[in-house]
Amino acid sequence: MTLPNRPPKHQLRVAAARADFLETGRPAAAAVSDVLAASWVRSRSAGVDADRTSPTYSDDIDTSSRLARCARPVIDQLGADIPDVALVIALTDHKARLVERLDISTGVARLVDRVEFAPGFSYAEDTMGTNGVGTAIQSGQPVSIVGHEHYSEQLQPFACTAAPIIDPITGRIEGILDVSTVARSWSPLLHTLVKSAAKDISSNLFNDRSQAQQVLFNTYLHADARCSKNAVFGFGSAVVMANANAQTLFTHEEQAGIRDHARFLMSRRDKVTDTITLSSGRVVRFRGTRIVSGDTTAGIVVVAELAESHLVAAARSAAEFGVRVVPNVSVATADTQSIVTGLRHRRIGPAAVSTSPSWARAQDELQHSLAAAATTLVLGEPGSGKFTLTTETFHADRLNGRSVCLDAGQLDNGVGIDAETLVGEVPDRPTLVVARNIENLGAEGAATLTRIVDAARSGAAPVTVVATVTQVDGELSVIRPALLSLFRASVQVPPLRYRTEDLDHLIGRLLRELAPLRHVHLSPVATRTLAAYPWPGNVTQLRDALGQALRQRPVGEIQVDDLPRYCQTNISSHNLTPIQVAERDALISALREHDGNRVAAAAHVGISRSSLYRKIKTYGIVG
Ligand SMILES: Nc1ncnc2c1ncn2[C@@H]1O[C@H](COP(=O)(O)OP(=O)(O)OP(=O)(O)O)[C@@H](O)[C@H]1O
Repeated sequence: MTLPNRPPKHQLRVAAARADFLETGRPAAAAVSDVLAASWVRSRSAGVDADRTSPTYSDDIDTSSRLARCARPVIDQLGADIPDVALVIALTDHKARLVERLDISTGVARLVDRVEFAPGFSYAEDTMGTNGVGTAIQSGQPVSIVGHEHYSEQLQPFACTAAPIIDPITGRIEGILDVSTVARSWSPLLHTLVKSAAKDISSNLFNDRSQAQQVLFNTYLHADARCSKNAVFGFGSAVVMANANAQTLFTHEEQAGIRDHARFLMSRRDKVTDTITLSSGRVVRFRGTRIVSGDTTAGIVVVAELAESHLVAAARSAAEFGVRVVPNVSVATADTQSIVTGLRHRRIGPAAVSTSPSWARAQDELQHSLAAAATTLVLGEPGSGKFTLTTETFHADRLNGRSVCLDAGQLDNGVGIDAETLVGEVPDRPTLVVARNIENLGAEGAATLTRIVDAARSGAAPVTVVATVTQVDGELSVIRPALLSLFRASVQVPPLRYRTEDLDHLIGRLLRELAPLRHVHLSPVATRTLAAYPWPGNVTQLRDALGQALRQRPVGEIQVDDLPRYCQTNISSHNLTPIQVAERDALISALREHDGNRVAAAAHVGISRSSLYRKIKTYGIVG
């Protein structure tokens, strides 16, 4: 890739403006941008010596932070995509301290080494003067500081393009992505590239958090379903869940004591079981599952049992407590890659992969609804991507937006959900409240959701409420009529079987998610088999099927035999009894073993050829 220079005349004007500023302390308004002028003024007021700057060093940089974890795949991908460009890529934390540096060019690396642009060193504006990293943090926006625009003399040979990495949930700047090169090699393309890559990392931060939240919800629901007589609590960074038993077995103060102890257990690495005496004198035994995301604990689900209770013994069967690890976030660099390969236009969000017109239509409709702040129902089959479509469409246009996800269980319990606080918490940031699968709402939950919608409508803050509803066999689940009147618009998410053009992308993305950094792909026959299956459980089911296949074959080419047996049929297992499923799977195994030879397969399972033909038809066995 050849990078066009910034015009020499412009550089001359900037050099002259900088010299004037250093002498007079007044930026020449016409020669430099407002952002640059403000940065020069800040550098001067901070007492930075333009002739001599030297970065401070710290030895406590966290290289395994959530930011580093979410940034690494994007940086690696950038490195792989632009191996021939003279630059170095750097990640800093929110204090402008370099966390890591990837050298694409050894020549540029040697040059930046001389100015100690290296892990551990801080490029904060108040010590280094105007520079990509420090100025992006101070101004809160992507910047390119080229040649003479740097305040410091030592940095004049360089061009640094840097963009803040914003956590989409908190809106905080978590760090900076910087690409540095020599001034004469700078191109506006780098500005677009770094901005997009920083957005990819933001999107990974969002995915990382929402995956952790999803694992927390699932673990909580699972524990609640299995421990029907016990109190079950789920605690995450921003959510508190408790089942009905928790409310009846424990007083408010006791619940608060349990919460404090659960938070304590969360901070420990070793213990997930414990016994404590509450302030009321009652003794409670805890068994928990810690939700671990990278190196951090993202939440905990605890079953709390009264030690004197006869329920303790009954609940012992719930043995699978311990740790659940949230999968790594995916590499969300599709947009960035397309910039690298020529700024090709893409209409889809950074993480949801789809090229199908029906998905694009759903996205367009939802974009309109969200723009009009209309309370919207998002309808679709289980696992079709209702939640993904909603959150990604929202965040794609609102980088400082935050989204809050509530499922039916939380809305029913109402724990920690105060409608006014929820919608009024961050008045100046666009907020999306997603109520998932509201067909499962009880009367309490419906009342809570109504309060949230009312609060969103009457409050000054920009809050939009979207609810997802599941369709099964083409039928919409039954929703309380009063709830329907809350909504102004609806959007239909297409089932996976109607957007088979997405299958290849989805398989690729899910494999990268499930087996990050592993060399694994599907054989052409396995791909065709997946394409023929109707996927009643949609993307969630596809993900499970690939997960099962990876357990059979963790690396290399996944064969059709590695896929779950049902993939070779076109009739959903939901319509079959367990015995029929077992029979169908045995027939598929026999057919696979004999390379599709029906005579041999019939002999293998001990039935006549005509019975085999009949059963193949009954079970919709294909291939
Ligand atoms: N277009 C897409 N691209 C990539 N992954 C997707 C896409 N759509 C869905 N997924 C993945 O599929 C899974 C299910 O998606 P999601 O939770 O959004 O579906 P849902 O319809 O809201 O599910 P449910 O019916 O369980 O509420 C998630 O793991 C999600 O990341």
